[in-house]
Amino acid sequence: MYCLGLMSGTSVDGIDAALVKITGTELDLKINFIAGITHCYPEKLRHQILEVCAEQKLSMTEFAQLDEAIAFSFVEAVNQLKNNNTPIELIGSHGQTVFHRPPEKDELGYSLQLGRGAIIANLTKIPTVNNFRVADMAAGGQGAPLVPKVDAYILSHPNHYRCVQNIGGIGNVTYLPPRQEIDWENKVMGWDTGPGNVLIDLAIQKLTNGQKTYDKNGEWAAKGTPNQSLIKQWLNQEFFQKEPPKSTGRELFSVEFLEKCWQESLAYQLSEEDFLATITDFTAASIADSYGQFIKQPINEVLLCGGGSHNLYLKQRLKQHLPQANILTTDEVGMNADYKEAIAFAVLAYWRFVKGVPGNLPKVTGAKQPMLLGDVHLPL
Ligand SMILES: Nc1ncnc2c1ncn2[C@@H]1O[C@H](COP(=O)(O)OP(=O)(O)OP(=O)(O)O)[C@@H](O)[C@H]1O
Ligand SMILES: CC(=O)N[C@H]1[C@@H]2OC[C@@H](O2)[C@@H](O)[C@@H]1O[C@H](C)C(=O)O
Repeated sequence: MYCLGLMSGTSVDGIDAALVKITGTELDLKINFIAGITHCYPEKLRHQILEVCAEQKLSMTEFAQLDEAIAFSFVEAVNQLKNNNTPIELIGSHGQTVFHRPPEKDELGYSLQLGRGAIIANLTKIPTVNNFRVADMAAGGQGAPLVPKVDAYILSHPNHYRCVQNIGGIGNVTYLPPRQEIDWENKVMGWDTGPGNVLIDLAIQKLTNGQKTYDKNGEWAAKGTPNQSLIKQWLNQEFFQKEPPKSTGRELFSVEFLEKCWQESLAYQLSEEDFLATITDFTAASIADSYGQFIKQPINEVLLCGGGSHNLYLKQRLKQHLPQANILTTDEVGMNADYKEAIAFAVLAYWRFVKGVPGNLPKVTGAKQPMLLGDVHLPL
């Protein structure tokens, strides 16, 4: 079946759209990548989304307009890929996260993704599944990460211990024991590791007065030296000690978080490149530190994906923190690293709409049970 996955993540850099052919179900799941594009949000809309993520208040009228504007942008992303000769039979649309509150003790979590599925289905004339996180959260789960079950069936190895590390705005990992291990599916783990590119991007914007949005290939940070005392201090944050299930977002790793890091760095009189190197190495250390805390096996391979996999300095620091592991990108094992998360939402939609298979892993999200994920919208 030809399915299109749509994802816009916590970097808010644009909508990733990936067209794939999917066959099989779980152990026999097969994905053929056909085409992918990134559709940038209009600058005004991107700015508005970032403000709302930073808790800017909206009237209900403004909220409705924002929800619709995001849906229309998602439709434009579909149209950009539609020119391809392949017929698109199903869309899985993650939407745009604007708020994420993980569950606390007896309180359910709440996560909000904008970009109405019904509009996407009607304007594209293609059945669309969206709103993937709510069912898991209603069952007591974090609603994230949801990609680990897809990773398990497309990236597990017969005899290697693997971590699949997505470095988007936020970072998240899927730990995959080898398939030959007894009961391997039940041993899959996953959680949000903390900042991905979010603090690096915020630091670049601060240092360039908004002229630049990211550190291309990590070139600027690579000129500096990370300050290990600051990194140790920042790793004391409660989120990093918390055992999985755990998820996070721009609510915690925010402009205020970056500003606190900046203020604390002043005592060390760091140069701009040293500050960037410190923020980048902190990101790498938070990933490696969480493996050390929660994974008992030595990891053979770390497979990177998401925009941060292009940050060569971040990759180099990760290698430094995980000397025993081979650090690769998912491209190197045949899975497109830029579009993997969008592809995963195509698979989640396919499991929901075609196969009637749950998409969450309760051990990962903390939900009481496996759930069918997503709302189905049929076109008029
Ligand atoms: N060449 C590059 N060098 C350094 N960083 C890069 C490069 N290309 C992309 N990035 C980083 O990747 C980010 C976008 O990553 P991605 O598209 O995976 O994020 P996302 O969709 O928001 O992810 P998620 O939903 O997983 O949070 C950019 O904001 C930028 O920081
Ligand atoms: C609430 C939300 O949008 N979470 C995203 C975000 O981006 C990375 C990390 O935080 C992950 O938990 C999740 O996305 C991935 C695709 C997931 O659900 O697996």
